[in-house]
Amino acid sequence: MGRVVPLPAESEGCGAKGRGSGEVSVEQGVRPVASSPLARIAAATQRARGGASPRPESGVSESVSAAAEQAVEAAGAGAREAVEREDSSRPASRVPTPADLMRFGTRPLPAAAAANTQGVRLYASSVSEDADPALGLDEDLRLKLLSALQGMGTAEEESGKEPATAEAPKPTAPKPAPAKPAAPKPVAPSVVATPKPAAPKPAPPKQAQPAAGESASAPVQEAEPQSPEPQPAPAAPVAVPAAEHAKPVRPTPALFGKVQVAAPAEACMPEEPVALEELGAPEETPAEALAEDESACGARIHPQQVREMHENFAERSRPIVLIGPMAAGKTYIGTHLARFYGYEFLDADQLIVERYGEVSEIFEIFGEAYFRELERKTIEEVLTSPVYRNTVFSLGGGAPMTDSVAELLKDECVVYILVDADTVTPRITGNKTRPLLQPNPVERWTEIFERRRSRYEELAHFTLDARGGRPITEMTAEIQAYVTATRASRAQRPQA
Ligand SMILES: Nc1ncnc2c1ncn2[C@@H]1O[C@H](COP(=O)(O)OP(=O)(O)O)[C@@H](O)[C@H]1O
Ligand SMILES: O=C(O)C1=C[C@@H](OP(=O)(O)O)[C@@H](O)[C@H](O)C1
Ligand SMILES: [Mg+2]
Repeated sequence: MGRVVPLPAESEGCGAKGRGSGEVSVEQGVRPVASSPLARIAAATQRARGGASPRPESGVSESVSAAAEQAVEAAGAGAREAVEREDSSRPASRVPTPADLMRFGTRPLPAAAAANTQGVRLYASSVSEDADPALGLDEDLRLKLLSALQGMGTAEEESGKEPATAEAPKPTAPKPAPAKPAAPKPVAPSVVATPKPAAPKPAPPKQAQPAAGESASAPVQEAEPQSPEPQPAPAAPVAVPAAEHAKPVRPTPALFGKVQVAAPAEACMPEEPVALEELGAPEETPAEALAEDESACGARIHPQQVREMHENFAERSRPIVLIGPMAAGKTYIGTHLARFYGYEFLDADQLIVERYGEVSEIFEIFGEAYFRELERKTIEEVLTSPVYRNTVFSLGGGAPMTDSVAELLKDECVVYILVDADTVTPRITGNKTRPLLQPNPVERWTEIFERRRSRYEELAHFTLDARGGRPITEMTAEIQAYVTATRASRAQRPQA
């Protein structure tokens, strides 16, 4: 038996306050798991939306839907608190940053890409043997990056002005700073640029960057304590022409964690780290600023371009959603697809179990309508979160029957796992984990599948024929080929 599903009365430690009236409430059983993906999604989504979640009204609604809504909100709030309290090492903001996209680690690409010009080195996800477009850089994006990178500034410089969020790009290419010296500070300022240009260190490239939100409150770079002496701001934003003596530096935001730049040690770098706020607000438009930078120091990538590429990249990397009847293998295939091709994996039922308890118990105690509401909310959170992009997301077999879920799926990369009764019979016979299949699993399965089939077909962007229990490697390769082709064709479409 799993843990018990929500029961009445005051909740404990779930972050929901001021509710509970003796009626059936779902709060008590809501146990946010600080490190759970859903907890992180809830926290990140909320932050990305830039505000506190709307709190449910006091009192307990009698409607299933409202109760479920409260439960989900409560868990989200609790999770946010738990995340903040228990895992301070996790970046505060989870708006996808280059650092987010680096979380699979990096490794050099094979020869062709590594042997690039002007000190530019490309890195690919460690989980793929090839520079797979679906995983990161496709050819088009790589070419764009390379052309933009010719003669760009150092990664340290870039890191100092990494856009904090996709929707709120920071002012860039600031004008010459006022002569006002920086106030002495005992520690590095919150957004700090670079180490000294002299005496280049042989330090290896860093593999992880703080997430965007972190940079607003925590020192980006702690290795080099700053001089308490006031330091003059640099005369102008800098760009570094390519030079012969390159040293590896941190990945830049431009590269989404997939590319590293071997930049020259010397050039127009500021003497000392300078807080961005000390540089003054830019008065030109980004385009003017870019032109100015280019004429001053040679071509460089502009944060506006960075953001646009980032957005395009994120758009092409939307989750791969698996749908299909019970026991089709959505969870099984999804797990392997993610493992083989380097995606993250999420399963809607697993998220529900982690958060609320066993599916069969939810059905038994609260009924199917209640489960569907939890399911809908869970799926919506994942699909609307900016965090999850290169993710495989398997749904429960009944999820697409909820109209609002079906509506959401229209915008996603939906893969339908097609099976027949013969294929699933050995998987469901004697298995009690799916309440809807009791007491005659095969009969029930057939009946339910017939009802749902047309919905699956309508939503499918790609249908994987999984009848007869094909080898897992073959099935996952087929899905991956579809995803790769789709993303490649999207990449070739002219940008709006
Ligand atoms: N292609 C397959 N080959 C072997 N076993 C499979 C295959 N697909 C699914 N299974 C097994 O069948 C059971 C149900 O699969 P699951 O992935 O949970 O289905 P779903 O998520 O679609 O309900 C699991 O025990 C799983 O390991
Ligand atoms: O088809 C359904 O209605 C259901 C499918 C199950 O998931 P799987 O499809 O992963 O078995 C689970 O969500 C629940 O038992 C209801
Ligand atoms: Mg499943």
